[in-house]
Amino acid sequence: MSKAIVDAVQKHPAPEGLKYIYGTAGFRTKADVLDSVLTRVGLVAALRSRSLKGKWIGVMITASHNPPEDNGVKLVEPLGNMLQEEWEVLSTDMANKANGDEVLQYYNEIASKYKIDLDAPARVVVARDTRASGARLLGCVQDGLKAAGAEVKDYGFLTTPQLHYMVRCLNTEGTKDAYGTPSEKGYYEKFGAAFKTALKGKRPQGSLTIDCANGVGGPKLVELIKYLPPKEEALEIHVVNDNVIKPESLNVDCGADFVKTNQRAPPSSKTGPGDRCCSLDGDADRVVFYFKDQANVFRLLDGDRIATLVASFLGDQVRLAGLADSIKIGVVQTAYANGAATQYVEQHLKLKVDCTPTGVKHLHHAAEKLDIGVYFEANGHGTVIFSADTLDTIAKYEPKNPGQAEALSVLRACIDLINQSVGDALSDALLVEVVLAHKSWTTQEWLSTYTDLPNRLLKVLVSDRTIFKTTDAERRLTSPEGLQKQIDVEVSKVRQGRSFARASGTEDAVRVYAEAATKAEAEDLARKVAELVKQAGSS
Ligand SMILES: CC(=O)N[C@H]1[C@@H](OP(=O)(O)O)O[C@H](CO)[C@@H](O)[C@@H]1O
Repeated sequence: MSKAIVDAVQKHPAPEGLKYIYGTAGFRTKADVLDSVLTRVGLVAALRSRSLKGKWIGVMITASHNPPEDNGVKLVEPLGNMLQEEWEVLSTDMANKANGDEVLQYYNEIASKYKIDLDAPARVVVARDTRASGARLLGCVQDGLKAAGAEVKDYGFLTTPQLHYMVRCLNTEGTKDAYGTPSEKGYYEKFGAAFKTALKGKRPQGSLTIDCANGVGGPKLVELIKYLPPKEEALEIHVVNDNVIKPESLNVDCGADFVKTNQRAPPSSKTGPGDRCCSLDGDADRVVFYFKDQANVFRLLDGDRIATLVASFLGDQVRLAGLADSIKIGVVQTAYANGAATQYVEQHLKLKVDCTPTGVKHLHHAAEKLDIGVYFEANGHGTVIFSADTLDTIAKYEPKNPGQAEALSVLRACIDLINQSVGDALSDALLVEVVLAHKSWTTQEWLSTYTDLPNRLLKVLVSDRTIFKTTDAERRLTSPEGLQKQIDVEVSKVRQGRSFARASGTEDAVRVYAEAATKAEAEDLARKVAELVKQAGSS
């Protein structure tokens, strides 16, 4: 095995001078320099699986929101969660080893540090999105996996959440926690059936147009639709931007990132006032909803809105089922959540809100501590997870009357409809439809639950983003010295002001967020803080 590892690594030499970081979600950068990292990632994945005595680990080749010429890789733990932080550090170190001998030495060091039996089986599931570089990068991962003697299951093209689903299914097969059949068909059957049950014969108003960002979500959605109840009985879905023949059209003038960042519908959109739309990102792990109101003004219903909608619905069902005393719901957000959303959850829904650093892995871990944890990033990444005790309570509870029985059965169907391994745009979109159908709400009614504070997100290019260090779930800077005080002064000058700056974990930049009572104040605050960041970054 040692020679094979050295050979595989030498086949994909590391570019000189580049430093790779396992960031907010995996490694991401220009696709043309990723080969060496991917081979090393294959080795780390094999080690991780062996450290868990042959449990399946996932490797997904994707970079959800960057341009098509970028790419990246995410590693998936046995239950479909993101890679553990400890292993992110190991991956980073491995990714930055220069040559075959160094890599082999580090491989053996990890094995001895974690007492890994190198003869234990290593099992790894791989898949990719539709970026042109995916095939080549997958080859690099395979070289690493093969050299390490891993058993590999290649699912070809999948959405990121489908890959997470497969990993969870494979590791729970035949146990009491069996999550589903580890095949694409199994995925469609599970979520299709749950959608039908959860609707309980109710129908969402109007149709739903789904923009697939010209990414892998397009063909997968088309397939999923075949497993949904017929449109005459349930939901009519229009699929748009599902061209995967031209990988370079990925995310171009469409997709969740375009819609959220530009606060407008894709220019190709043909929908009229009131029509409900949503956009997926390139690997279908996030979704945002939107519509044009009667005055033809674009209205966004982002991850914060999905979280509040779903939390309020699940709260109602838990209450109606008679379980309010034994099951508590909480919402997990990041600092990018709109202040109005946080206030709505705390004061109107009377639920607890936790704030974590950016990245679904952080939200997921915080949500795991709750009975029902609803977690979403403002940009639409997120899901709901139910603790083992909560699942048990809901499974065993004997309803006392037909009302309780009805709510209980809705809750059970929602558990099946929600991808519990990771945020899943397809499953989330169906969940939103179920909630709107039950509430008999239009998007306008959903929107009118609260009013967002005007906000602005800016990106500042600096020479070294690593000097920007934060605390308090990234809401305050501890370095560079004195910068936070300057930001505080600017924030205090505007009404309902809030602003923070943090280094991006996916791009070479510092992100600045600001919100305030009016659009002008929010814009002004963002600009001033960005200027402060720029100065601090260049001194
Ligand atoms: C403000 C923002 O949208 N940040 C995004 C972005 O992370 P950054 O670390 O901010 O680059 O990419 C992440 C991965 O897709 C996503 O989880 C996160 O929400």
